[in-house]
Amino acid sequence: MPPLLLVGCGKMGGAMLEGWLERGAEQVVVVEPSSEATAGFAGRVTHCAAVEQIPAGFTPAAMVLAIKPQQADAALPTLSRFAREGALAVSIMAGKTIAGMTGALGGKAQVVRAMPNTPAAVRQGFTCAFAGPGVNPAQRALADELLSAIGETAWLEEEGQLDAVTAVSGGGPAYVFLLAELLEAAAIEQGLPPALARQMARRTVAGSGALLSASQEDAAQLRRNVTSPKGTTERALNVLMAAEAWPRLMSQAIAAATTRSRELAG
Ligand SMILES: NC(=O)C1=CN([C@@H]2O[C@H](COP(=O)(O)OP(=O)(O)OC[C@H]3O[C@@H](n4cnc5c(N)ncnc54)[C@H](OP(=O)(O)O)[C@@H]3O)[C@@H](O)[C@H]2O)C=CC1
Ligand SMILES: O=C(O)[C@@H]1CCC=N1
Repeated sequence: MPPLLLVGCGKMGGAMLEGWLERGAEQVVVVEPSSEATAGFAGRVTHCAAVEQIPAGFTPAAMVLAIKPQQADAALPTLSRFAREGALAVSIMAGKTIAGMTGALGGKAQVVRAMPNTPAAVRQGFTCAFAGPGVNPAQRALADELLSAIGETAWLEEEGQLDAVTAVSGGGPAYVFLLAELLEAAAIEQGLPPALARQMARRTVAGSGALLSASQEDAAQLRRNVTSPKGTTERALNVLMAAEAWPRLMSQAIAAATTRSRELAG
């Protein structure tokens, strides 16, 4: 891998960095104010607490922007010297548009905007990406290499699709973890011991994910495979699948997150 600049080494930046190092990246400069966040990478990357500390003459082939959207306005102008001709910027920030980022970086950047998710931490992420104006095939291939180091990547035809992607797969792991939390609480409510409740909720969600991943069948068919006619699951699904229950709530939740992604653009 060519020299890389990572800006922001929190939950997502750190997961991506681990993936690149695993794939053999040798020259990575990480800008991150918290030395705690980069402690696990000591000796493997060059850590700078601020942009001003980046070694003079360092010319990364790509910089990856993994700071929060609210931190972008202050940070991006300080990075303009790395947005030279031929250098790629990959942003994973929710909402932030390519036009806005290109302007903030001084107008010379070629930007790929991407939305990964936290299963990246175990290289099981799913990322959607969109290549902005002027991104050439070699830059797109580099972006694909960086993103695919943490899981599967799909390329989009329209930047606007990223708002819904952010709501569905970007935030999706949170909804699945909420399901595990609620299953655990409901198990305890039914009188099961807390340790067993926790184990069964985690294993049920993880095992179902593994089955979904390994199977060619639709999720709906996998659901039907659990649901014996006039059995126990049918009773539960009558509650969850009522029109005003999960179908409506999921639709409202995804719409709310999509709207929030659009708001973050500004
Ligand atoms: N978490 C997720 O599930 C996903 C997040 N994203 C996107 O990834 C981005 C990062 O999210 P996440 O990893 O969760 O956030 P984190 O807060 O964990 O990571 C961001 C890191 O950047 C640091 N930082 C702040 N300002 C600067 C700066 N000027 N230069 C360098 N580093 C800086 C922060 O330090 P400090 O805490 O001190 O401010 C923090 O350690 C966001 O834009 C988010 O939209 C995308 C997909 C999924
Ligand atoms: O909640 C957020 O804004 C980020 C984007 C997707 C997941 N986390």
